[in-house]
Amino acid sequence: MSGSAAQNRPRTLAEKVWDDHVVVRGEGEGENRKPDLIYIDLQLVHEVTSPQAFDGLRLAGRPVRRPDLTIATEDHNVPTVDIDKPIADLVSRTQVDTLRRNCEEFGIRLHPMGDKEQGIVHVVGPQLGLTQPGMTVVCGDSHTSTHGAFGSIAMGIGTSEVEHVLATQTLSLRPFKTMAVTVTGELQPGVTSKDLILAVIAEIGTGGGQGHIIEYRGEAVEKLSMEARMTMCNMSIEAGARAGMVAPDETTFEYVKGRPHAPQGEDWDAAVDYWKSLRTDEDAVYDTEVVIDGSALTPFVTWGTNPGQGIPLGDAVPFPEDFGDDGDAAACRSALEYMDLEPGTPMREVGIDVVFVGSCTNGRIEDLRAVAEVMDGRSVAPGVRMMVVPGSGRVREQAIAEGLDRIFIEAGADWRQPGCSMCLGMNPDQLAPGERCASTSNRNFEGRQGKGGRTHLVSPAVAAASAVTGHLAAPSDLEHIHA
Ligand SMILES: CC(C)[C@@](O)(CC(=O)O)C(=O)O
Ligand code: SF4
Repeated sequence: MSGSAAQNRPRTLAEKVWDDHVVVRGEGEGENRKPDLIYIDLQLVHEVTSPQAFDGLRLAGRPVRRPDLTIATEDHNVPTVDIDKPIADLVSRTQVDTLRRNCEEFGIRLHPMGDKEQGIVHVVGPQLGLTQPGMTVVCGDSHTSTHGAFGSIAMGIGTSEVEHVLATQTLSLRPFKTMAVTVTGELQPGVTSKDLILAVIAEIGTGGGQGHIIEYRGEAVEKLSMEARMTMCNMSIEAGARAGMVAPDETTFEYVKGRPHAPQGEDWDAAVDYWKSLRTDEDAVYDTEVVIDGSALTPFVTWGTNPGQGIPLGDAVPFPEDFGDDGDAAACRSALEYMDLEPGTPMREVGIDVVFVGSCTNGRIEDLRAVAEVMDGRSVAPGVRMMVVPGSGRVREQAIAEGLDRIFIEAGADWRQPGCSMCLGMNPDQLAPGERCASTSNRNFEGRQGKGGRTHLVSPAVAAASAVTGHLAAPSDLEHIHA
């Protein structure tokens, strides 16, 4: 991507959105190009990465430049039970109280625990219609890439950049390269966008997208729902990319229409006219191209301690010697040791202790429906504990309206309040040392879900089937276990 002044040359979607946001173009070309000053349409804020940013404003005596383009929620540190009681953990309570004080002082809209608009920041933005095609969206959180599902440039930023955007509504950024990930064919029944993104990361590696904005294209992508597109874009960061995007289409417009902050009336018509222009030009050139056959994909699971260490559920734990260069072989050996897995073990024979359904990757209503479809009339296997955590108050409300909560509770799962929960060990929902979890989240690093916890990243459907069988499984394995 050059973000070049020559806007009449064929451009990719990312280049078009970028060019529409350049306030001042950096001098020079190519490697010597200085950063552009980019306008930011929306900043999302949560309690973990905002305290220092607000302190910086306070010290400089600066107000927030555009409070109306800023929204905050409590998600990482919040408990998912007893939310009407004071937060027990002192660090978490301090984080949340600090966010509340900062939002009060700087006039930022905050959705606190108990508010139906509260939830994980990357579930709340789209749900409110704040995330729209063609926008630039930032948050002090690497999974901001989620919002690229709408055809926006959505990036995680650091705390000093959070402060810069609060103060100026702009960011100094060097243009990124562009990568096309084209998914041909059609995803087979039982194969979801979570399986697709895990396969993409396994294919290109956790550094494959470094320095790029990925545009996901192809007939398999066009058939995905908005929630499925968000799942895929959410994990672009796990492939090293700064952002992931899908060109906006009728599926996108349908999702945004009528939401609380979506354009209305004539503004809506004008917005859709612009959004329809946000497509890569026929003869535009990407810096990198990857093609994946969507029809060949099967349910995917991770075996290791980074999202790139994944394989089809039907495969077996790899042997370190399967990896060519020593680096990967050593990484495999160390991961297997932490995960306590024997090379050659079929993934379907890996027993689990915990199932976590939730996170900004797979905590939306469509994800809960997929879990309920498998769990309905079935039970969580003896010895397994399952936690289902809605991504927001509205998702929780919708799930209750559809009776999904009853299915989870009757199956023996723990139905919770919204939050990041067991996605990361920053709140009471954690794994005990040595516990093994089938998790719908996006990171399986050592200790991610709690010290000594072992994480297998899976889709909601695989999580549900694993809860019923007590080992990693897909819904197709349940034929003999009748609902
Ligand atoms: C650690 C937490 C704040 C975070 O949300 C940070 C991030 O994604 O950048 C994560 O999921 O790792
Ligand atoms: S759900 Fe997990 S990945 Fe998403 S923002 Fe929260 S902690 Fe980060």
